[in-house]
Amino acid sequence: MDDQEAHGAGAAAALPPRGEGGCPPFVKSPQWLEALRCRLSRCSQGHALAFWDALAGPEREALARELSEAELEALGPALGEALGRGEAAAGQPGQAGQAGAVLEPLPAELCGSSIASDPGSLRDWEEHGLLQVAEGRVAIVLLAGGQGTRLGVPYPKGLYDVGLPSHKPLLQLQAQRILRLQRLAEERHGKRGALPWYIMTSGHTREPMLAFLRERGFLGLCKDDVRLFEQRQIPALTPDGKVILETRGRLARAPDGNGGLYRALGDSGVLADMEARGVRYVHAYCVDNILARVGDPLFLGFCVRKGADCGAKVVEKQSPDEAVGVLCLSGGRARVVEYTELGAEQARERDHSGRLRLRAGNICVHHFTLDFLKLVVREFEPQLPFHVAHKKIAHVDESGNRVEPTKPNGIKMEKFVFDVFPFAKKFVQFEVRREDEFSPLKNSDSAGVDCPSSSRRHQMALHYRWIQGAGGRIVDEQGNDAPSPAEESETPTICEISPLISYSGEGLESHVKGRILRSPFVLGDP
Ligand SMILES: O=c1ccn([C@@H]2O[C@H](COP(=O)(O)OP(=O)(O)OP(=O)(O)O)[C@@H](O)[C@H]2O)c(=O)[nH]1
Repeated sequence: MDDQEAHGAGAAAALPPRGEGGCPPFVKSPQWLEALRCRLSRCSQGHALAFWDALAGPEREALARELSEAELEALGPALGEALGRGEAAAGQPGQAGQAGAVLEPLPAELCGSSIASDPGSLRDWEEHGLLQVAEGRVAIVLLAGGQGTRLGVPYPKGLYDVGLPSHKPLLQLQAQRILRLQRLAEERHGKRGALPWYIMTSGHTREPMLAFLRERGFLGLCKDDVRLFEQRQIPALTPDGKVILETRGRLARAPDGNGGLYRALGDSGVLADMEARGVRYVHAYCVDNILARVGDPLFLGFCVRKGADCGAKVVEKQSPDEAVGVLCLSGGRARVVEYTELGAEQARERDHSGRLRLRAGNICVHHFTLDFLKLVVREFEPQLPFHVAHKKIAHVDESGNRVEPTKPNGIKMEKFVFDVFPFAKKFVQFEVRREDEFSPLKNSDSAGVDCPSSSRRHQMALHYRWIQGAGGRIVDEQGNDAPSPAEESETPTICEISPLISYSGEGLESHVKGRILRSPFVLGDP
C-alpha cells in the first residue's frame, strides 16, 4: 500500500528538477517563461498567467505544473467536438447524436437474467463465477473519483453512512461483501484466491479514503489486495474553451469522468499489476449503489460462459421518462444511450409484451476481460468522446477577487465508462431485479429520491425479504407482523444483516428459520 503514493496518474514528467532552496530553476529562467507564454498564446490561453507577476515561487511552480499537465492543445478541439455532438443530438431527437442510427434491444442470445433465466443455468453461472474467484482470476474495480456534488457532503461518498443500525459506511459494506464472496468461493471450490480491490480516486477523494482504510485496518481485507489509484483532473473551461482561474495561481479542475478509468488504469500501473497477478476478469462498479453485489459470481459466470469481452448489468426502466441511460445496439454495436439523447417517441415504444422496447437501464456494473481492457488502454482510449456538463465554477475576476457564480458559467468535461462498449467483440447484458441490486445515492434527503433515506430503506427491505425467504418472521413492538422497511411509517421496521453473514441471502436459515424476530433486528458481524 505504501507504494501507492508513487502511482498517481499523470505525473508531471516534463518538468525540470528543483534548484537550490527548493525553488525550481525554470521559474526563474526568462527563456522558459517565454516558451510557456508562447505555448499558451498559441492555444489562446494566455490569460492563465494574468497574475504570474504577483505569485510567490511555490505558487508559480504549482501553476506551471498544472499547465504542463493540462494537454491544453487538445482541450479546445475536444470541447468543440463535444458541443457539436450535443447540438446534433438536440437538433435531431431520437437520433442519439448519430444521424440515422436505429436503436435496437440486444438479441436474446446475448442476454441473461437473474429473474427469467432457468434455474439450471443460474446454478451453473454462479458456480463458474465462484470458480474464477477461487482461482484468483478476478479483480474488482471501484469507481470512486466522483465529486458527489448533488449529495453535497465535504467527504467522499464511499464514506457516507446512510443510517443503518450498524452505521457502516458504503465502503465498509462493499469490503465485507468482497470478504464474504471470497469465503463462498473457498467453501465451494476449496481454494482461497486473492480478490484484489482497485479503488479509483481523484484529487479530493483519495486522502480521506486512504486515511479511512488505514484507520479501519483495510476493513478486514488483506492490505496488499487493496490499492488506490488516481484518475486525472482536467481544467474546466468557459463555453468558448478558455481555462478558468479558480485562484490567481490555480486552475479550476475536475476529475475527467468515470471513463477516466481507462487512462488511469494504464498510467498508474494497475493494469500491469493485474496481469502480474494472473487476473483475467475485471468487475467494475460505482461507489454509490448500496445494493451493489460487488464481484457478483452469477454475472461473472454468465459473462465468462458466454465468452464475452465486455458486459453490463441492467434493470428494467420503470417509465419512458425515467432518467436512466439505456443499453442498446446501434449499427450492430452495443452502446448506452443517455435519456437526454433518446427521443420521446422512441422512449415510449413498447414491444409485443407491452414493456418498453428500449428498457435495459444501465446501472454501471460492468464486466471486462483483462485482454479487452488492455486493448482499450492501448488503442481505443483516445477515441473516447468527452461529454460536457454545464456547472457553476468559482473563479477570480480580472482584479483577482473571488467570484461565486449563481448560475452555470463553465463546463466540466468527462469521459464515460460505458463509451468503450462499441469496441467490444462480444457484448452481453444481464438483467437483475432493481429492488435487489440497485439503489443509487445521488442526492440529499431533501430530494426524496436516490438519497440516504431511500438507500437505507432499500437495503433494509432487501434484508427483510431475505429473512422471510429463510423462514424468519419479523414483528413489531406489539408482536404483529412488521411491514417491510420499504414502507414509510412513523415507526419503520428496522433490520440489517452483516454482509459477512450473507452475500445475497444465502446461509440465513440457521439464524432465523422458524424464529420470531423483533424489530429492530440486527445480525451483526460474526
Ligand atoms: O470523474 C468521475 C466521476 C464519477 N465517478 C464515479 O462514477 C459514479 C457515478 O458518478 P456520478 O456521475 O453520479 O457523479 P458523482 O458521484 O460525482 O455525483 P455528482 O457530482 O454528479 O452529484 C460514482 O461511483 C462516481 O464516484 C468517478 O469515479 N470519476
